[in-house]
Amino acid sequence: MVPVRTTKSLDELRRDIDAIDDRILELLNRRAGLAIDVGRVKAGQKRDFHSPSREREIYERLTRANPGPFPSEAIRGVYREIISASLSLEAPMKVAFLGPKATFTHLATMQHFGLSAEFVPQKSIPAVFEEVEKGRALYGVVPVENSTEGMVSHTLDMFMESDLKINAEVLLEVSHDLLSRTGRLEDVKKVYSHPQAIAQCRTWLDENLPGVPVVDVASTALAAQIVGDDYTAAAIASEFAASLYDLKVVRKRIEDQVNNFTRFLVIGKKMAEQGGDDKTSLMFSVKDEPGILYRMLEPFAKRGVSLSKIESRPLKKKAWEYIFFLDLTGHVTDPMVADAVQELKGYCQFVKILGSYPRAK
Ligand SMILES: O=C(O)C(=O)C[C@]1(C(=O)O)C=C[C@@H](O)C=C1
Repeated sequence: MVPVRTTKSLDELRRDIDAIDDRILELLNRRAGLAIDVGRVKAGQKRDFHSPSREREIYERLTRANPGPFPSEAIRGVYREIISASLSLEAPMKVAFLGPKATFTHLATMQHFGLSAEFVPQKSIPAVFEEVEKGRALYGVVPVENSTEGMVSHTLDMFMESDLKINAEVLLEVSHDLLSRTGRLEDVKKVYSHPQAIAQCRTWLDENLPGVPVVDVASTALAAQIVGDDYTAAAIASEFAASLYDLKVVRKRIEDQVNNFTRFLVIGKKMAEQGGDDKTSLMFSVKDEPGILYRMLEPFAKRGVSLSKIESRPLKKKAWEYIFFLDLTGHVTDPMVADAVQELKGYCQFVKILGSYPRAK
């Protein structure tokens, strides 16, 4: 128990909180009014309404200035919603994501943009790219990598054809629940989920539901939808899916491995501005010759640019030729990174910068 340091009663303390909330509300509305004015100025100057670099500046300034005891980690979440709501007053922002509603991509999208953006579910990763390319959505969000299952090759392949840029990455801890209409384990005669989620819960399923058929479907959210109409089935999906599709949680956190993270990419038409703690993703292809990969990496090594990932994908047009995807620390406008990329271009058939964006914390 925290020692009591006040002589006020509970009622008095709550009255004090009410008075502060009234002031916060008044200030929120004054802030919203200013955001509307900012929106008018921007419209007059034909500038983008959404300004991620300004948002970052606000988060960082407030976190630095926070004297406590309000937790600094909470500032980002609170301000993300304030800014998301303010932006919706300037201009509605559409974000396409790999749906249906309640997928982990949907959760990552809400985590990144706040709840006041307009979220548009898409049936496939190519459909998310198309929404952004055609300008029907300002941004798109797609999964790219899971810490236990590896890369989402579909997303990497899209960058071969698309010129969209990676604007941000979002890291989300993926935790699976078993959901059903009744909430009772003994009623479960069939389980539905996405193959990756099923793989991540294999041991739990074998131990707790031996012999029960497990059916692959296109997403964890679709599994939750299906189970909404079937009292004898259960879905492996997020807790958020339970609230959205009116299901009960049979068991929480049934994944075999804790620390299961998925990385998502936010894609848009423009390159993100430099932010101070950025990373860059690029892809390149090379002729198949001895020592070529070593030479590819040398421009970065000799300038001290650290590489955090290298992936290869087959070039579909030609057998046994590969495209490499590289993640490195720094923004493409940093002189060291720019020089290394320039040198790389000298050895490659092609090099494409997929984006420079803030490193997820
Ligand atoms: O400063 C701006 O450019 C604004 O539009 C205001 C504001 C905010 O609420 O602070 C809202 C949205 C932008 O993405 C960044 C900041």
